[in-house]
Amino acid sequence: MTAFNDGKARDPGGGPSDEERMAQHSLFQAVFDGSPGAAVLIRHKDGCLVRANQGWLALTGYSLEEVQGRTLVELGCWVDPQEGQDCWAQIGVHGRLKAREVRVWFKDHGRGPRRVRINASSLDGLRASDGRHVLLSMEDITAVRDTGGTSPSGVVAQNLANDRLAAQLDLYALTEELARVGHWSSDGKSVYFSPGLQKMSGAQTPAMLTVEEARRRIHPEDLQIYLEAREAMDGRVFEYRIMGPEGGVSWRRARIHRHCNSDGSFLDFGVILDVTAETEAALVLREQLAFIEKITSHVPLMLFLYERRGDGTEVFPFLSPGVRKLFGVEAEEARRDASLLFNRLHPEDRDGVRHSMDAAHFDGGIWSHEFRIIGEDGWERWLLGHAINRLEGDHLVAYGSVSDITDRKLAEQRLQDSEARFRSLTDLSSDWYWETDEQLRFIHFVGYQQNKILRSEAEILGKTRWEIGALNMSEEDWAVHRQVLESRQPFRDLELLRMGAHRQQYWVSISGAPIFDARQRFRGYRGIGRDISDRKRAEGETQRLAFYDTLTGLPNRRLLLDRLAQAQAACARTKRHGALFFLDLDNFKDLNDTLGHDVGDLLLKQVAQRLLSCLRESDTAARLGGDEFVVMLLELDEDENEAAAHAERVGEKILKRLNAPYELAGREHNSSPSIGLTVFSGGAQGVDELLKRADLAMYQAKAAGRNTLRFFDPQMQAAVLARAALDADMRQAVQNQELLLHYQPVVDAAGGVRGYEALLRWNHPRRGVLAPGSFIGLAEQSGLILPIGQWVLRAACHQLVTWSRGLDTQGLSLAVNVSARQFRQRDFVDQVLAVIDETGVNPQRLRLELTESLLISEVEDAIRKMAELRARGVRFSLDDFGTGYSSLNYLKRLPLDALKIDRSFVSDVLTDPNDAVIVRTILALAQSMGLQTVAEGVETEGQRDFLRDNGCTLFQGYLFGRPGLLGH
Ligand SMILES: Nc1nc2c(ncn2[C@@H]2O[C@H](COP(=O)(O)O[C@H]3[C@@H](O)[C@H](n4cnc5c(=O)[nH]c(N)nc54)O[C@@H]3COP(=O)(O)O)[C@@H](O)[C@H]2O)c(=O)[nH]1
Repeated sequence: MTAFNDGKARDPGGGPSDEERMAQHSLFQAVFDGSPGAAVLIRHKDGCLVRANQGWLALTGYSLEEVQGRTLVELGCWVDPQEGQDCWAQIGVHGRLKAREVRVWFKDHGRGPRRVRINASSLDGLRASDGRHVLLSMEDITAVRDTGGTSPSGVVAQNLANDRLAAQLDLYALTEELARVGHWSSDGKSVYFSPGLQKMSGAQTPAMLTVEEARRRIHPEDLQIYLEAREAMDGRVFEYRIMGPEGGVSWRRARIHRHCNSDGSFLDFGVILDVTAETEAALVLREQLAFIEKITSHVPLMLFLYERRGDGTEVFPFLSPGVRKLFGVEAEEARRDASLLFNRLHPEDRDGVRHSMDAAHFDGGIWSHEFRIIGEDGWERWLLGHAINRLEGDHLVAYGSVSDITDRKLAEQRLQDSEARFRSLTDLSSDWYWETDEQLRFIHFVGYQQNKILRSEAEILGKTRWEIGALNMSEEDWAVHRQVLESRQPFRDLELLRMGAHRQQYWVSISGAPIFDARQRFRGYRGIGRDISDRKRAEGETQRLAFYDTLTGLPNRRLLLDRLAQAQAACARTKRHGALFFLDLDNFKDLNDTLGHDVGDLLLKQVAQRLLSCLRESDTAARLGGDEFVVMLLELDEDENEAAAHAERVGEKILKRLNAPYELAGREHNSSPSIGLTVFSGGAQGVDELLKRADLAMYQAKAAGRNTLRFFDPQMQAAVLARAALDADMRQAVQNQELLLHYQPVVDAAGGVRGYEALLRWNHPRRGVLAPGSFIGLAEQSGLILPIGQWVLRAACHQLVTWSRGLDTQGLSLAVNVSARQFRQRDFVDQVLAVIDETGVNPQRLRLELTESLLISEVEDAIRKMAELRARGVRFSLDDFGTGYSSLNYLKRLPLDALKIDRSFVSDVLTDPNDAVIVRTILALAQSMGLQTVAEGVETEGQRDFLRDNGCTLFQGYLFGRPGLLGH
């Protein structure tokens, strides 16, 4: 019999410490005590037993205390040398032995040897101590051998084969490492740290610590939690912090169990999980949530995590506090009951939200939807939801946010309303809206189609205004417009003439203003356009009426003056000359009087056309009115003589062309003009002055016999100026009592004074007494003859009244000259009668002298007026008889009293037989008509005698007395 001994002495210095043994024992028991029938021990390589499980103790009859630290030999445990030959050697050398059956004698030798099947394996992987361990398992097969049967615990023995056990222990260690779990076990005094826990606690952590050492590692703030769990021993899971050797903190999640041994002892062990990463992540998450809560507390924003499970259950595992603001629901409540949020959805939007959530899977998992909710207060609010959806199995998980966009939606709505209003306005009006980008290319045209602008939108979009072009804009004009745009200035009423699709022209007016964004960056232009074709047409018509003669279409006086002013300015610039023609048609009045105004108008139109045919583009032909035309030539030579010669050639051409026969209403008509011409340069003379000069020259042409051309004559101008001055002075004459009457006696054949002729004089303040020949014509033209005639009539009547009071003079008559303009006044008769009544004169003493030419134009009217006055006793003489038509037809119808034989006949009556015949004829005529005759200008006795001998009754002339003041 061989002692069951490896034959080696125990090495007291290198043997396991108590703590080691305790730890190994704890592990051993934790792992193997649960295997009934298995007898297992661990032996140190030095032969000392370090651990034995309950099965082994039961098999051998030892107590744990007896076996620990002792070798099997010391325990008196023998193995039959026959059977156990080299058995131990194998165990000692290799730590491996496969199912050897040996007889063993244990403590209770009385029971005889036990037959056991023994297995051994190395326990290097256990690393529970610094030495090499051997695990021995023994199966009691005594009964089996004795009876020849099979061991009921054979299977267990197989399972607990040393190799497998070692593998399990290795696996366990590895699992701990990988899972970052570990465990400790403690008997209340010392604590064994498993390899996993050691690794978790730091590389230098020993396997065995005292309880105090182990507890010092627990964070002071968490010690209480730990102790409570340790005390309660109720299997609770709890967490606490461990302070690392280098000051860090790590988190542990633990569960503690107590194992009670059969001998009443116990073993506590805890399974430890390192949850540092998880806990720190949770802390970070908590901080982040706090941050989210903080930043969203003032913003209508909610973050959420949503899950829809396979059974349709919906939950919000996470909701940020913003849910309160948006939905009026507390986050906690909504987390418990998702329907609280879904119920808030606007009924019209519910399906849409659901649909968009489902559809999000097909959109890369992105959900984005605008929807309405009905808030707590009953008001609609607009929300915008964004989420990333993910399917996890049959779970739909969505992470996202919901924000309040009510303000934006309202603003959009207002904008839409505004745009709709704007669109309806542009639809109703002819205006359109346009917009360009930063490069000034059109990007919008609204209301454009309604307008009759016939370009298509496609033709315009993407182009600049100048690329589209306008008929009235030159390159320079566009450059000016572009300058305005480039300086970002607004512009108004840019008027463009464009060509439509059907080649009809139209006018548009464009106004615009630059667009700047919130950061004041230029974004383009926007504005309106308007079709102003109608306005332009109306303006053109107005302009035509204002500046053109409606009959001939030529420029009128206003436009002529304007062009003349421009021409003068141009001449001043270019140093060149211009010329101005004043044309008046000869005898035009006769045409009007004989053939009527319509025919006169025909002539004027044809004259206008002929004038234009004589001129260049730059020249102007204008009609001032009546038969007066003006022609303006421009760009003549710088040399005045050359310019005058050129103008004369044009004048001759006009003269010739206007002299050609006209066809007027089927009749041939001949007409000629009188043309005045003046040459000008610069602005030395005003436009009125230039016109006057041409006008004067035209009068010169008239005076020269008409149908001719005359240049302006400065002498004539002086006369005109004098005339103008005289006219101005004459206007003061009546008021300043500068008028007076001279009286020339009218005598009978015996030389007795029968009366006088009142002859007007003007005692001019500077020029002395003026005869009527120097001012009556002007007074006729200006109309001043009317007040002057009134004054003469009144003065003459007063004189007659004076005479009526003298015996010598009461039989005198007084002749007063009446001008044509005076007589043609509608109320002439009333005026005369009023003076008669006013002065109380005897009308029979008053003799009004009328000229033939005065009577001839409106005979009937003259007869009526004369008859009315004649009825009151007023007498009439026909002045200058013989110089006019002297038609007997009207002569016999006029209520005349006397004929005055013109001085021109009288003066030559003795020398010119024709005049003598005329005088005799007049005298015979007067006699036959019962009229008196007054011979004017009798200067010699011979003349008087001839006249008297031929029947003349009254005489007037220097022979009897010059006109003068009475009493002289
Ligand atoms: N409407 C009015 N016309 C008037 C008025 N007063 C005059 N007149 C017209 O002016 C004409 C010129 O008048 P006047 O210069 O006064 O000349 C008159 C005589 O001085 C002149 N005369 C008279 N006798 C002689 C003479 O022997 N020789 C000569 N060379 N001249 C003489 O004749 C003029 C009178 O002419 P008449 O009137 O035809 O009798 C004058 O012709 C008037 O028409 C007025 O108040 N209103």
